[in-house]
Amino acid sequence: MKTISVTCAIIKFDDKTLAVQRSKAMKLPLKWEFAGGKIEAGETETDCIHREIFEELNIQIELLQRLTPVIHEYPGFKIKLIPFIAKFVSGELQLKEHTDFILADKEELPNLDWAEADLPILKEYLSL
Ligand SMILES: Nc1nc2c([nH]c(=O)n2[C@@H]2O[C@H](COP(=O)(O)OP(=O)(O)OP(=O)(O)O)[C@@H](O)[C@H]2O)c(=O)[nH]1
Repeated sequence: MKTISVTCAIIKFDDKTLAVQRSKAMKLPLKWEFAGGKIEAGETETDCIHREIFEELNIQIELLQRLTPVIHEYPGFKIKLIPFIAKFVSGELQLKEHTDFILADKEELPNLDWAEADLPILKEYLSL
């Protein structure tokens, strides 16, 4: 099965962390995730995450740290999910694709119903 490369950003707003909820119409409906998306042909990981965050959330971020990529197989597709920790820089947060968002304390994050591929990423983030 082909592996799709996807970047995502754990975006910090001061001491809060942004998580977003997929809409009913998306794959993995209503699951929580870190915003991001597929790397396009010719694009670097970092170009991709900046582009996706602007497209999905209308904000600019600064990347702080790359975490460990996760390879995960869902029924019918396989992804390599490449996470970055980032901080909010500018813009007004708008949800262009997702149905909801939360600015959560780190300890609250495990209570959300996460996309499965995000669980190891969440674990690494919480251990930092
Ligand atoms: N952006 C993002 N995608 C994730 C995360 N975790 C995770 O499993 N994914 C999966 O990785 C894929 C990313 O694709 P995407 O968000 O760009 O595209 P999509 O599937 O919604 O759109 P599509 O209908 O064009 O395929 C999705 O299948 C999504 O389910 C995450 O934290 N962030």
